[in-house]
Amino acid sequence: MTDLIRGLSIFLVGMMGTGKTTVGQVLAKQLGYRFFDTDVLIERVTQQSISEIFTIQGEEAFRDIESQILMEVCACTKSVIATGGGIVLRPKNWSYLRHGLVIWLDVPTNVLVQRLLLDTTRPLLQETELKPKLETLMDSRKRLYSEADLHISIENAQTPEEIVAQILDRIPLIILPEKASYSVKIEEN
Ligand SMILES: Nc1ncnc2c1ncn2[C@@H]1O[C@H](COP(=O)(O)OP(=O)(O)OP(=O)(O)O)[C@@H](O)[C@H]1O
Ligand SMILES: O=C(O)C1=C[C@@H](O)[C@@H](O)[C@H](O)C1
Ligand SMILES: [Mg+2]
Repeated sequence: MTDLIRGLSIFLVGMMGTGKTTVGQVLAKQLGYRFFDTDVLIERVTQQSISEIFTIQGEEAFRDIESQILMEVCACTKSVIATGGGIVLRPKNWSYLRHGLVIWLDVPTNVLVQRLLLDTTRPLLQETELKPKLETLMDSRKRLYSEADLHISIENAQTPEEIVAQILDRIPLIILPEKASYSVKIEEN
């Protein structure tokens, strides 16, 4: 598999709570790739939590930092990069995501509600009714997530390991016809 991907990085996109961070770590380990998480990198460079950035500087400032981090991390090869749920919003971010293979983790909203009910770390979900908020976000982002190279539909009971197996099964089907030129380009670097 790693031979087939030839150093290409993998970006995980999708709604909050779909498991980009959780699944990404397992995927990176299986591929022997490095793992990055844009949310973690943002907190590290700013020395602030995401909630603090939203409260003090606002969402647009957060999106600026997110784009900057993505620009830097997209230069890495042999990496799995878990992104923030809103990374797809800025058109410019797609030019960075296209450095690698973009995989959309898609989980039914009802499952996200169960997972995020007690969460206090995601500012967009605080002080609002969770299910309608998630539905509104999904409605406005679905078209963007669907720009990914690969769409992974996840059932409620699938473990991160099962999801990784599903991803690894599907990658050869898209990478051979569509990403051959990317693979060659990265090999030359
Ligand atoms: N396959 C799974 N089965 C059960 N629970 C899961 C699964 N994947 C993730 N979770 C749980 O769901 C919650 C959210 O997962 P995670 O933080 O990985 O999502 P995320 O997509 O990275 O969200 P964000 O966009 O906010 O960063 C965590 O509590 C995690 O343990
Ligand atoms: O979906 C979103 O807009 C967000 C998702 C999280 O990963 C964080 O990046 C932040 O809470 C915003
Ligand atoms: Mg995450």
